[in-house]
Amino acid sequence: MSYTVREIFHSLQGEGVQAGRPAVFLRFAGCNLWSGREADRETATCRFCDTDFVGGEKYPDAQGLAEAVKAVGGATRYVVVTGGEPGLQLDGALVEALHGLGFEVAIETNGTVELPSGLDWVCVSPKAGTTLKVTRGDELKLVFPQAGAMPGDFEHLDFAYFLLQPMDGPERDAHTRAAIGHCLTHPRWRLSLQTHKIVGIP
Ligand SMILES: C[S@@+](CC[C@H](N)C(=O)[O-])C[C@H]1O[C@@H](n2cnc3c(N)ncnc32)[C@H](O)[C@@H]1O
Ligand SMILES: Nc1nc2[nH]cc(C(=O)O)c2c(=O)[nH]1
Ligand code: SF4
Ligand SMILES: [Mg+2]
Repeated sequence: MSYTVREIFHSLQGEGVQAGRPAVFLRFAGCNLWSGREADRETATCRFCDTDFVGGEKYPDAQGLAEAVKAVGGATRYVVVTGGEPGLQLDGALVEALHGLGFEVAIETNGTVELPSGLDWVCVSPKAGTTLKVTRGDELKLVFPQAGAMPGDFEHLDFAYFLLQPMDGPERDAHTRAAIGHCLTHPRWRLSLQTHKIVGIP
C-alpha cells in the first residue's frame, strides 16, 4: 500500500505524558473529521483543528517511508505517527518496518478507526459527535472544553492516563484556566499543555 505524507520532522513531543521526549513526527495527509479546507471548517465534525494536513508526498512502500523517518531523526528512535488522522493509513507493514529500524512507534489518533496491532504508545483524543472504536490505550487526551465531549464521558475507558489539553485558539487562556480548575477538582485528570507552541518549536 502507498502512503500520503504531509511532513516528516524532528522535534520534541510537545503534549501529553511523553512531553519533552525527542521524536520524529510522521504526519499523514487527510482526516475523516474535516477536509482540511477553511471553507469547510464550520460544517466539519471537528472544527478546532490546529494543523495543516492537506496534500503532501506519496511513498510507495512501507520500507521506504520508514527509512525516510530514520533519515530525518538523527539518533532518535521514537516516532509519533499523526496527521490528519493516521489511523486511515498506518498499517501493520509500516509498524513492522519502523520496528525493524529500531523505532518505538507512538500514535496520535481521534480513535474513530481501528488501529494495527503492535503500537508502543496509543494516544486517543476523542472528538464530540463521533463514536470511539479505540477504547483502550496509554493516554486519553481530551481537548477541553468541548460541548458534547465531557471528561466524565471517558473515565470508564481503559487508559493509563487521562489528560485535558486546553483548546487552542483565541480563548486559549480561558480554556487553560478551566482545564486547571477541572484537574484540581477531578484529580484523575492531568493538564497537558502544548509545550512546543510555548517554546516555539515545530
Ligand atoms: C492535529 S491532531 C492529529 C491526530 C488525530 N487526528 C487527533 O485528532 O488526535 C493532534 C493532536 O492535536 C490536538 N489538537 C488539535 N487541534 C487542537 C487545538 N485547537 N487545541 C488543542 N489541541 C488540539 C488533537 O486533539 C490531537 O490530540
Ligand atoms: N512538538 C509537537 N508535538 C506534538 N504532539 C502531537 C502533535 C500533533 O500534531 O499530533 C505535535 C506537534 O505538532 N508538535
Ligand atoms: S480529528 Fe485530528 S486531524 Fe482531524 S480535524 Fe480533528 S484535530 Fe484535526
Ligand atoms: Mg500539532
